[in-house]
Amino acid sequence: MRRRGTDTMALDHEKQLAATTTPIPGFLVFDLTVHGDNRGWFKENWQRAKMTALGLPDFGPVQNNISFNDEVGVTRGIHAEPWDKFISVATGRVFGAWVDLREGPSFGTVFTCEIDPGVAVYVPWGVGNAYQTLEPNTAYTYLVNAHWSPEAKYTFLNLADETVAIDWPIALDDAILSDKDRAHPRLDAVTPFPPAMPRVLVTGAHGQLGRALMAQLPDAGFLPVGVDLDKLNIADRASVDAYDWSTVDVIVNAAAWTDVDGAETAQGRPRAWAANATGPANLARVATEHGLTLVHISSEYTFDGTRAPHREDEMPSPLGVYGQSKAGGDAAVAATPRHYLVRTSWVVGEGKNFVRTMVDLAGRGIAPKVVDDQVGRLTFTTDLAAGIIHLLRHGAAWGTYNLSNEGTPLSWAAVAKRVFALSGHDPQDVSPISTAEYFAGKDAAPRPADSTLDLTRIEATGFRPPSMEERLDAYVAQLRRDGSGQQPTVNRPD
Ligand SMILES: NC(=O)C1=CN([C@@H]2O[C@H](COP(=O)(O)OP(=O)(O)OC[C@H]3O[C@@H](n4cnc5c(N)ncnc54)[C@H](OP(=O)(O)O)[C@@H]3O)[C@@H](O)[C@H]2O)C=CC1
Ligand SMILES: Cc1cn([C@H]2C[C@H](O)[C@@H](COP(=O)(O)OP(=O)(O)O[C@H]3O[C@@H](C)C(=O)[C@@H](O)[C@H]3O)O2)c(=O)[nH]c1=O
Repeated sequence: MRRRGTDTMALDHEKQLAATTTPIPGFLVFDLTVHGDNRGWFKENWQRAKMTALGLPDFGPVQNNISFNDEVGVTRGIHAEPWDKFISVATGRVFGAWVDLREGPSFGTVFTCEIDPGVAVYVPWGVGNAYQTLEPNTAYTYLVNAHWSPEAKYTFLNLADETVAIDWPIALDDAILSDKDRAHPRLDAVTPFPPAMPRVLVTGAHGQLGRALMAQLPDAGFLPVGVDLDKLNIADRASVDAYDWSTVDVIVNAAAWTDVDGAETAQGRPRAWAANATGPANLARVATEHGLTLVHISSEYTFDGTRAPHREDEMPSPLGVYGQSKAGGDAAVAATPRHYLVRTSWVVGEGKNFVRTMVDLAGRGIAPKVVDDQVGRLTFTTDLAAGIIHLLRHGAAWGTYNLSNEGTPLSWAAVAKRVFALSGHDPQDVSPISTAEYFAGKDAAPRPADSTLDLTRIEATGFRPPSMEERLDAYVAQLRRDGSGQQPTVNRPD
């Protein structure tokens, strides 16, 4: 049955919600159900659950725009923007025209159709958008998944381009156009939109892992933005909620309180919990709300070390405050739909770490006592960052992944001896000692005896971490070349 709408336009009130693909990859046309009665009509213009079930990306709209057009023949376009759009009309009718302006084989592909209140279209990022009104008083409405910004890069194509040759119902000479739209270039002068680069927010970007991620993400095809405590305190709910999450696709949380013994003190306890549990919970909440991917880094200190090698499904059994606070953060992150919880151990990178301390001690002629009853594997941040990037790029199944370097687990004393030898010093300068003796009389955290992580799951995704000995040798050689064995000063906020 066809009925007249309040806008005098005939609307099909019997259409079922349906989605149709088009020659432009990712561009969808939706038939909307419009319910009419003696008062007028009603439609669900965008309905996340029903439409994602039909193939609409869960594109996370953040803004609704309406452009109202008084007359027939208003023509706007052709504009390609760095965000996805979901378009329909509230009243009136338009002829819509779209040209794929993305780099790749579909560049220049055209699709046109009419949009009345019973039709909506999904226009992916980088596809040029244009329309011409076919009725007066047309309210053209669209959802977008990024806040408009003056810095956003647009790509334009001339409405009269002869190559795409859009068959406008009203000749452009008789249409109402802006001067700006008249001046856009022809197709051969258009620089195609480069492929979409996922935007990654790295928290804790000044830390060991944060630095490695910031260095490696651009070459891997990601657009990273790094923030640390001074810009985004992840434990501060108000700051986290105020962040513009429409500019982010992936959060990699490399922020943490990593002072294991400091976490046992009266001052450190709440700070460790704030950074390691409240912070990840805040990120988990926004990741869920905004449909983002959350990568979070956990530690083997969430285990008591009695059941090594630790598998991903081992239940938490943390011994100290640091491990307990990390386990709290893990629980929050594991509740987000799109997460990678990457559990690692004994991290070594640019910053304060055990290997750097040993290079420094060797250089200063100090003969340390080092525990020989804690064993595990080192994790170099270049490989940790590479493993995280691998999970993101290969769309690995969501969930928990262990990630350290490969090789025979060593004690800290064995690592120290190797560092001394590599530094041109006598490994015998390192005296083995038990953990109980080393920490006797100190306010130190209990630590797991065996830190070794089972790497089967990440290796099954095709990522094989290099051997820790190979990496250790290169790292020490680099520190010696740079003369940078000294501990950097670590400043903590009050
Ligand atoms: N280091 C290790 O041996 C291991 C680390 N991990 C985990 O790996 C991850 C990366 O560790 P790593 O790179 O060594 O850590 P780092 O301590 O080197 O870096 C952590 C960064 O996070 C910042 N930070 C602390 N609190 C907050 C906060 N509330 N909001 C925002 N930023 C904050 C720190 O700033 P500031 O320095 O000013 O406090 C620092 O810049 C962490 O999740 C850690 O728990 C797991 C196993 C072993
Ligand atoms: C400097 C030094 C350390 N040690 C011991 C103390 C400790 O048990 C071990 C390693 O020293 P660290 O200070 O690096 O230890 P620690 O801070 O416990 O390292 C841990 O950090 C957290 C963040 C993690 O998540 C863990 O994976 C692990 O890397 O070596 C010695 O025996 N002799 C020494 O001279």
